[in-house]
Amino acid sequence: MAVQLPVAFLQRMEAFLGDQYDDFLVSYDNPRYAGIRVNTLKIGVREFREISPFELRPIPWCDSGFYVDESLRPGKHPYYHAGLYYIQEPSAMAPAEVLDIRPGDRVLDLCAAPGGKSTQIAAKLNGQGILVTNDISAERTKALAKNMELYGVRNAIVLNETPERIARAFPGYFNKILIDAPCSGEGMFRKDEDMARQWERHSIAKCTVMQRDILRTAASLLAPGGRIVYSTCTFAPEENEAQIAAFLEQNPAFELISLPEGRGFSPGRPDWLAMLAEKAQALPEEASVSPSALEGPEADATSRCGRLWPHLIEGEGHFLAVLQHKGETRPVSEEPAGLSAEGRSLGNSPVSRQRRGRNEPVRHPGKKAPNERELADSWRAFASEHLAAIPDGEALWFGGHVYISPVAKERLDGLKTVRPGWYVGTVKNGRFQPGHPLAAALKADEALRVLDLSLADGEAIRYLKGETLEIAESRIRRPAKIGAKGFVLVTVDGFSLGFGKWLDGLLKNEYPAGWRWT
Ligand SMILES: C[S@@+](CC[C@H](N)C(=O)[O-])C[C@H]1O[C@@H](n2cnc3c(N)ncnc32)[C@H](O)[C@@H]1O
Repeated sequence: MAVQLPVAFLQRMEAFLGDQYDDFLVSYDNPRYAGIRVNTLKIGVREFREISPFELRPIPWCDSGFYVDESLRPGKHPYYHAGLYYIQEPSAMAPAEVLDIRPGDRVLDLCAAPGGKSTQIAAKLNGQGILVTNDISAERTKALAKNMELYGVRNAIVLNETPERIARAFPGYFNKILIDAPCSGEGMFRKDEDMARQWERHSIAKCTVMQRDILRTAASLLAPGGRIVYSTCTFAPEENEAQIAAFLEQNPAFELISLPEGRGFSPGRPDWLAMLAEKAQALPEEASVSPSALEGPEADATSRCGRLWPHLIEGEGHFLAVLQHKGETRPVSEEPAGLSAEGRSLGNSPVSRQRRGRNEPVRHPGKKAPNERELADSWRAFASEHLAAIPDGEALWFGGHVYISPVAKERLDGLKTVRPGWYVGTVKNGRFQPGHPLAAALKADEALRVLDLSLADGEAIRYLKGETLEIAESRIRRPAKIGAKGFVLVTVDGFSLGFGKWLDGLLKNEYPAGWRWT
């Protein structure tokens, strides 16, 4: 066996799996599966299949997901830099699928970094509604923010908060919540040997307490009639069915929804809860899973949860539960509690100055924020000179940058906000300087000046490496009467890569240094 599995883990699995154990064990001799998921914010699934550089085989539980040959290095292709697909472990594509996202939803991804499932949710929202994507790890939110930008997401807010603090700012606000919970990671041992080595450290007991707290808080963030999907990448029933049974016992307003058939999901294992109940102290007291939750009707209901097994499907181990609130849905107010119309306006109103979060003044204490008018004027002037239309949404000044946010700024006061919305640029000396995320989210027909590079002659890769390119004026596609000089949206086969600044036959490269092709 290629992976060194912890002995205590194997003993547990043998006891739980019985006669399926041998097949389970053999799956560790098989190679792991690699997947990509088409980013439908940028390209349709059918369209991508027509231009895909890789052979694609559908993943049964995700319509935009495909198995690919990992040795073809999908991360090393200009289409990856254009955000056309996300590289994702196939089983990890399941939770966002069963959350049943509709454009216009208000979605919270509580444990989101590095953002695989958030990019999937954003694609399903298709630019409508709100995605609040959060992770407790400041370091990991950097990758989360970058992924939101690479995949051209316009309606997401990135937070670095505890669930409890988000619940104070957004009580009962969301109609869809994903909890991709921190867990002991048993399902990922084949993909990531480090997880196997760290199994004891991420002890099951410790994880159950975190999971219990996150689930509890999520219930207070959900609007009546909303849905929570709870997922883990572990087999341990203490972290899976037991959490769900305890949650249902304490929250009778929720019910478990069965997973769709024919997509590879195996049922949850209430019988394993009975096995836990037999063992004294199977769960730590702090996890507050009562013995009755392991044996009552809530335990029986966990057969409606889903499991993805490495010996039964092509992917790693995963657990899923769909918790539906039985209440009737009703509209949720966009306005934070107690906020006047004056407070809602952005910029430097006295109300917003007083209410500013701890994040904003700390980040750029020396910078003088332009007033609301200057900000709006410079963004509009840039947009009218460079874009076919001004994108919807109000511009706000935050930490020295201009964003278009899907929520009133005051909603974020006091929260550690990594990105309050779509970063469109900054204002320096009264002039607007566009940001890379603006370019990444634009479609070619939204920019007035476009330079299309092709894969064939290597120009796209030279651009991605940060080189200055010699470009004849005639190659800058633009409406008649508009000069070529200025910011140009650079595309590969029509899909945006970033900005360049064209002047006198040269394209100055604006592709961010940290993102370059190496
Ligand atoms: C399984 S990973 C998430 C993977 C992510 N959903 C994706 O698809 O890319 C779990 C994440 O939970 C975060 N986390 C741990 N405890 C948390 C808490 N109390 N609140 C929010 N996030 C937490 C971890 O930092 C980690 O990034």
